[in-house]
Amino acid sequence: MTSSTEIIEVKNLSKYYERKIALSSLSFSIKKGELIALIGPSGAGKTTLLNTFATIVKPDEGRLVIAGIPSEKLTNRKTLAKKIGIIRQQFDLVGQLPVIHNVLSGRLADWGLIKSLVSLIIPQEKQAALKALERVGLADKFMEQTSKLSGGEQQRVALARLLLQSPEIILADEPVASLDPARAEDILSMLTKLAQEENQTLITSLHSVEYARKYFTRIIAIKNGEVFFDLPAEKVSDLLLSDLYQLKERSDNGES
Ligand SMILES: Nc1ncnc2c1ncn2[C@@H]1O[C@H](COP(=O)(O)OP(=O)(O)OP(=O)(O)O)[C@@H](O)[C@H]1O
Repeated sequence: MTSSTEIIEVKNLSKYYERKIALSSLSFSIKKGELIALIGPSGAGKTTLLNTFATIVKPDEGRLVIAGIPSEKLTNRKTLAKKIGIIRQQFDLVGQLPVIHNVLSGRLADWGLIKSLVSLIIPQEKQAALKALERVGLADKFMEQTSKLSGGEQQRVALARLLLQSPEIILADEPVASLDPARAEDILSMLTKLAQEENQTLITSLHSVEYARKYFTRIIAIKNGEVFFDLPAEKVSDLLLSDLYQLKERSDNGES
């Protein structure tokens, strides 16, 4: 029986692209409030896995249950927005609009068309948006044109939008790849802190093992579409990581 604290259940999940196996019979479960980093070499299947959680990619085999609902039944936009929020490397913001409108777009799935259109003239739920901006340290920039903000600030706007959406699960595909190390750490520490404060489940793909260890509680390593290891962050050894990325030194007799 599924425990009530399980928010995602993956059972024998597979995805094929023509003859290529992107995900190969994955099975694991994720509890509410876990902070999970997905790591692994390029092409391992991390994005495909996140996209199946986002219901953008349909698995070919197996079972995926999200917040008690089989993923194939998560078709209602409003329900999906309550369950899953997505944060991307490219931020997905409308650059020409003031910051506040981008933050309020976190509520669009919940609002009807009329309220959404009215909000473009008279921002609806402005107080909630300002509060979210305050939490990400951008309260003073709420009327600024979004495209004029720095990359790190734009990612914070995306975090404020996520606060307004308030999903149970946050999926982030390489959310800091385009930021310099200081901004990347800033965003990751904010993202993990907000997720913890809101008791949200966070699943992030990362190329940086260092960030995965520093900010996340559990690391799931994917290789060739399979789970290579699934461990608490503090149990991930350098040896496992060099196996994962095949960083082994050549041995004395020349064999790799
Ligand atoms: N739409 C697609 N059509 C065909 N093959 C695909 C498609 N999407 C992904 N693949 C293949 O599936 C495998 C897994 O890709 P995926 O993007 O999930 O890996 P990844 O771990 O996210 O890689 P990266 O770290 O480089 O982003 C790769 O071999 C990729 O080429």
